[in-house]
Amino acid sequence: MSPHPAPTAPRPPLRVALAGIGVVGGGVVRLLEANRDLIARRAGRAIEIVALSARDRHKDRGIDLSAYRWEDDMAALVAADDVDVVVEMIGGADGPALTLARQTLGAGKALVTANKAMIAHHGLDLARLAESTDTPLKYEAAVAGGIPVIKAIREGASANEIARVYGILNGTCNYILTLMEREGAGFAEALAAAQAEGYAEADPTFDVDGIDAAHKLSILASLCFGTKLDIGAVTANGIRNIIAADIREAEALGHRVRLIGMAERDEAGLSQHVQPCLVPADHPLAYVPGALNAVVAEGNFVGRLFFEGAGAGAGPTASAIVADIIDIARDEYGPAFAMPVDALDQAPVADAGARVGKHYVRLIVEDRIGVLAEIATAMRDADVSIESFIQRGNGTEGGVVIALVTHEGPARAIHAALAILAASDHVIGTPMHMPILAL
Ligand SMILES: NC(=O)c1ccc[n+]([C@@H]2O[C@H](COP(=O)([O-])OP(=O)(O)OC[C@H]3O[C@@H](n4cnc5c(N)ncnc54)[C@H](O)[C@@H]3O)[C@@H](O)[C@H]2O)c1
Ligand SMILES: N[C@@H](CCO)C(=O)O
Ligand code: NA
Repeated sequence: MSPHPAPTAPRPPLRVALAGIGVVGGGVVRLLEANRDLIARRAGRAIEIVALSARDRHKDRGIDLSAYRWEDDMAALVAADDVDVVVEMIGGADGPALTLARQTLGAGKALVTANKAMIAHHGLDLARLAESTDTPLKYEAAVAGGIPVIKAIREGASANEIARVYGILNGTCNYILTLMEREGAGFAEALAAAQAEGYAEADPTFDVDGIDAAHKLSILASLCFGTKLDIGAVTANGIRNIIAADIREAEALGHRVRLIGMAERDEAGLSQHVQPCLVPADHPLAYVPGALNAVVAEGNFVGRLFFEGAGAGAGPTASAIVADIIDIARDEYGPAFAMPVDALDQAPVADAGARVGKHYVRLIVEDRIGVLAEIATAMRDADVSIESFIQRGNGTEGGVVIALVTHEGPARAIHAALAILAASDHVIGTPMHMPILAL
């Protein structure tokens, strides 16, 4: 086929059905209506919404949907002869989203999804199904929202071996951390504000416990390293235990707290971790505020790539979904994970305890004689060397805050020291630790 098809031969419209009309689905309707003509010119054909389906037809969504056919039963979207593409914006790894995805690909229709939980858990099976029916499976909106990072890695960086990918992958957590840092907001208040903006998952524990970022990281890792998706191998720690004192002490140490997902592949195997980290204040990731996301990918020829943009919200997520639809309209698609599923490797999981770095440790302790000696002894017994140490008298929960930074050492030594301290009668609550990013 000519790479420059004659503009005088318009193709029939691409007919799209939308399943799930919430924050993201509403954004897709608005975008397709607002940019209809431009999109048609770019795609080389019109893109038409022909049917919608969601749980509640009569909910007020603030948009006029009366022009579109409504199906109460989602399966009808797949069965309809006038639907070419099904866009899944329901959410959830299993349940109706997965049923719809399987039905769609099984019927040889294109699937676009924003659902990182489903792709992280079932992406390989869905990709196999898409291969068997030679159908597009696209999920740009699932990772880092509006940032076209899937496209950039699948296509723009596809010549490179990538050994490390990391970044800020959850808009809700970044929004909460930024509000805590800039306005002194409390955790619960900041989470409520993120939910009101439409950033959070239906169950926000997925956001704050790092699970949503883990879903996204596992997808990026597969794409970057050519490995089979392995969500079970990702460790996830969220931001629930971060208190105002951590933000303050991080700042005093010249750092900011960010939830970082990082995946690396080397001779030791594949490591995939989501955890709050101290990021040096002059690192580009420290400048990423609010619901923005950022992804860093290091390619062996291109060097360091840095992508930043809105990671959540109706408009940015719709932008990613509609870009996928336009690719389908242009017949531009390939294997979902950049190579056929059978060509992906199975990498061994690297030993997380062996990861070497400096750590920030924060404890709240009773203000009494011998407590500092107890901390120093625990560190010595676990073979952790202390680089700097701060005690603040303005305590929380009836204690004083101790913040310290360790010299470089393996994560397993920090865990051992914290286990000793957690058992102490003089330590209040759970000790907190965060690696210090040094890249
Ligand atoms: N909100 C964001 O910023 C964002 C960004 C990227 C990806 N996503 C993903 O997009 C998807 C949708 O997110 P959202 O924020 O729009 O959620 P939402 O809760 O606002 O909307 C979900 C929609 O799905 C429908 N739905 C839910 N369960 C259903 C069921 N059992 N049967 C039929 N319909 C059902 C609801 O009626 C609603 O219309 C999720 O996979 C989410 O992870 C969201
Ligand atoms: N809840 C997700 C939506 C985007 O995937 C976030 O806050 O990043
Ligand atoms: Na994206």
